[in-house]
Amino acid sequence: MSQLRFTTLVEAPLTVAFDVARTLGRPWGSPLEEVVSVRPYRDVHAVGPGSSWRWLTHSRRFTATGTGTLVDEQVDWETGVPGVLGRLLDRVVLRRRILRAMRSHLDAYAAAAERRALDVLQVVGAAIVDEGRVLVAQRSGGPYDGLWEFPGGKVERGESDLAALVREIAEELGVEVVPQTFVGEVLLDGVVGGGAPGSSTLRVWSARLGGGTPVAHEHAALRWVRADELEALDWIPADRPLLPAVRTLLTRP
Ligand SMILES: Nc1nc2c([nH]c(=O)n2[C@H]2C[C@H](O)[C@@H](COP(=O)(O)OP(=O)(O)OP(=O)(O)O)O2)c(=O)[nH]1
Repeated sequence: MSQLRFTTLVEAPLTVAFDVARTLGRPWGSPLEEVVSVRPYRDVHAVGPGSSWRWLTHSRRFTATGTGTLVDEQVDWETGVPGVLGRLLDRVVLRRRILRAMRSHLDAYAAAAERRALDVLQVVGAAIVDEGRVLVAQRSGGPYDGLWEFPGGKVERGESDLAALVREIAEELGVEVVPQTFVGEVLLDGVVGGGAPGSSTLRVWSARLGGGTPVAHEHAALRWVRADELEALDWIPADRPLLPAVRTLLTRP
């Protein structure tokens, strides 16, 4: 069995990285069949019967980072030609062909995903931490009225995520925050800002207060909560997958 691995950092949210990868397909002569698809985290395709490959599997894993989506790909194959001839064919022809095809495919893919990301509305949130507690905010009005969230909001066109975070917190809480580490990214399954359903994500950073006391200018209430109080809050459902990472922020020494 032979194998090649590829890693690409795409400046796009998880949903865009995944969807554009699906639209572009894969650079193989033979069509592949889907084996697994877990949007927007991973997919696996393999050649079906009747292909010139005896066996080929192409797996992709999409991971959120503070600078975009990391796409890890693995191609495993077998030529079906035994012995020295098979190994030669593999090394001299197939490996090079796969490398060439994947390199130009990945360049085109990264560029297409970055272009598409400009059209998808993003939301950023701050997990503001102080003395082992995180600041949570209760929404006032709209479909999530009364539910708890990380303060933040929509990124404006041309604005960086972190600039949006600092601006939104100043508007909503009247304080300056200093972003620290990337906490995670989750899928927003509804329509956000009139965009396509399921295309936007929420990206959360931890932050510390740069000074002042937060005041709820747009929320119904604010609360500082400890790690053991997080689960019991009535969160916007999309935020729940972030809670283990926030708990880690609050409990690490
Ligand atoms: N800020 C924030 N928004 C969240 C969270 N979870 C979640 O699903 N959302 C959704 C709710 C909204 O559909 C969208 C954010 O919209 P927003 O109304 O807070 O954004 P904004 O301040 O820029 O809004 P606007 O009033 O200026 O239009 O993301 C969260 O933890 N924090």
